[in-house]
Amino acid sequence: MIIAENISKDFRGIHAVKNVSFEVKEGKTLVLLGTSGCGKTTTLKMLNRLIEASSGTIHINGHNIFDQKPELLRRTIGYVSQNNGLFPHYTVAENIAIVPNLLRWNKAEIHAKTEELLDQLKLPFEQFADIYPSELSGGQQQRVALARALISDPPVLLMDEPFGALDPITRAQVRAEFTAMPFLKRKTIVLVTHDVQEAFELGDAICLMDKGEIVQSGTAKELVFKPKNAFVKSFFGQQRFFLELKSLTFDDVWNELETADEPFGTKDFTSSTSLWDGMEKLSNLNEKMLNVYKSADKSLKYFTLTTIQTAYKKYKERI
Ligand SMILES: Nc1ncnc2c1ncn2[C@@H]1O[C@H](COP(=O)(O)OP(=O)(O)OP(=O)(O)O)[C@@H](O)[C@H]1O
Repeated sequence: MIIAENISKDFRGIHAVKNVSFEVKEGKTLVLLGTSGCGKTTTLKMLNRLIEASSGTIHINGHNIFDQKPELLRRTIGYVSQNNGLFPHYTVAENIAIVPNLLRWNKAEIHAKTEELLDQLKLPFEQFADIYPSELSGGQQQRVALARALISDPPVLLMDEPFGALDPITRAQVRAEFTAMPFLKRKTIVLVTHDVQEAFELGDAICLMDKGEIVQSGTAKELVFKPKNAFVKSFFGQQRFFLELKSLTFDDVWNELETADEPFGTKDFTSSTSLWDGMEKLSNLNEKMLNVYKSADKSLKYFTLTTIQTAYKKYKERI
């Protein structure tokens, strides 16, 4: 668990971060979202003391980070930097082994863990272990940076625009691989991005920042349906309709959906799915109507484009 209280950073009189507070529960992902220069990276780097806070307190898993030596603290926190930070003169395997070597793991252990991670990230060990970062594509470099951050199995992972340098297709692909990695589900993650869709997909909670301050924090649904002020509203502006449908699940509109008499078509649709994904499924399958099962009690309803539209409208009237 991470608790940051009133952290600030001044750079020679410039208030880059002002009184920022947040909490990230174990196993959850917090996204720091905002436009360029709003203080996201500075906030992130204060958590592993790559930047020293000017004031405020930070506790990670019950320990005050200012009581620990920065270099020892950093060994317990995985970090993926904005431009992947791989050493160009180290091979892929050597880059990944940096922290295990500092921790004095034996060679066999490092080899086994590197092989396992590279395989999970779709970079077969035999093919990739002995080549240099310059021989990899951007997406492959980012996967290696992820493997390097994860090898010592740190409970906390900090990620600064981890998919930022990738084209949209590779970005979606690497992001999907990232969310599918089973042991990432146990990690407490703080992720920086300026990409709203990425924030909505990955964040259990989102802190929207502007000019060094958190303007609003909450779930994606809270931010998009209950914006605190005009800035938050306009930040989601043009994508609002998509983001609303993406953040609402069938659970949220369950009472507004019609009950089906008997199963129709595919049966694997659960109510924790977003309305947007439901609409996509309808159009991809070229169906007019699909079942949706409530995750809790397996009760059955159905939806069509029209019933989704009606449920969405009723939800907006209700809240
Ligand atoms: N080392 C530094 N010295 C002086 N000012 C700095 C330094 N690092 C950051 N700043 C300033 O602090 C502010 C916040 O920068 P920061 O990098 O945290 O923003 P960001 O939201 O991460 O931006 P980006 O998305 O472009 O990376 C900016 O005004 C920046 O110019």
